[in-house]
Amino acid sequence: MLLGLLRRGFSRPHFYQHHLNAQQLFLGAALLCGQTRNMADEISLDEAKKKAARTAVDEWVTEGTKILGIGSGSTVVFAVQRIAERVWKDGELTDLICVPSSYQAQHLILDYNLNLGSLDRNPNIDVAIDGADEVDGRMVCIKGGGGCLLQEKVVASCAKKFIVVADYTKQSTRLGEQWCRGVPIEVAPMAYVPIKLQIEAMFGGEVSLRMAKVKAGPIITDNGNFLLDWKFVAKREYNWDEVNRGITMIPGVLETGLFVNMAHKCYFGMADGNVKAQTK
Ligand SMILES: O=C(CO)[C@H](O)[C@H](O)COP(=O)(O)O
Repeated sequence: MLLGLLRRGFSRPHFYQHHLNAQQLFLGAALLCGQTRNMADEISLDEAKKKAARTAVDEWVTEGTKILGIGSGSTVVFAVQRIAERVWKDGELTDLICVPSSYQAQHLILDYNLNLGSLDRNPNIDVAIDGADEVDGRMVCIKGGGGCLLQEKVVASCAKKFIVVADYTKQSTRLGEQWCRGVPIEVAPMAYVPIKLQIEAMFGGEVSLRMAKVKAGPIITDNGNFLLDWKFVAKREYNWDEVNRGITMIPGVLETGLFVNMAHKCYFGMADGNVKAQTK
């Protein structure tokens, strides 16, 4: 059953865009991590994402918010749904312009009939809302599990406030506690082998090229690049700011999924139905 769910969940061409079933994603992640959870946890995961996303939207998107950055992933879908509800049901936020951080985000904005902006026209973003794969105690985030980290980081960097929404499985004290698939890194295709070797030599661990599920060969990002996943040494003390800078300096690296000193506030939907907010 797990394999069937996984196959259905990940083989859709734009599975995020089609409001992916979070349960499928979670089961996939659990399977990859070699973890299992009981059905009660699995069922509450979607609800947890929804609560976090709606809370963040209601606290951060006001009539004073003119330009909003829209992140990628399954949790962000709930944020966009809440924004659309406020626009189309409550008649609020009618002038709000949404700047996407991926193909998925762009089509989410279009699907919900929101005003689509771009960094060309709207480079000064008031608030950006995005998901994360893991957030540590210092609010360093790993992002890019869905492969959209480059545009996500650019959009987040243009925002006055970067707000993260996630379910409780993303919260940890140190990176690697929850997210076992490593730090995603977007690279120029011709440079992926030397980049892999350099990262392993500089910081240890193991770097792999992310392969596509239904296409032969590697995943190609929205920007036409390859993705590496760096499984760092879980027990090693890393200075993530230095690591991020070090990796970014390697020629051919476009961006890393390490978001250091970027998140202003994180909202975690908890298993008990509450939303926990984290600031630095
Ligand atoms: O960085 C991302 C995509 O590249 C996502 O924000 C991250 O993977 C979290 O996704 P989800 O909300 O589905 O858990």
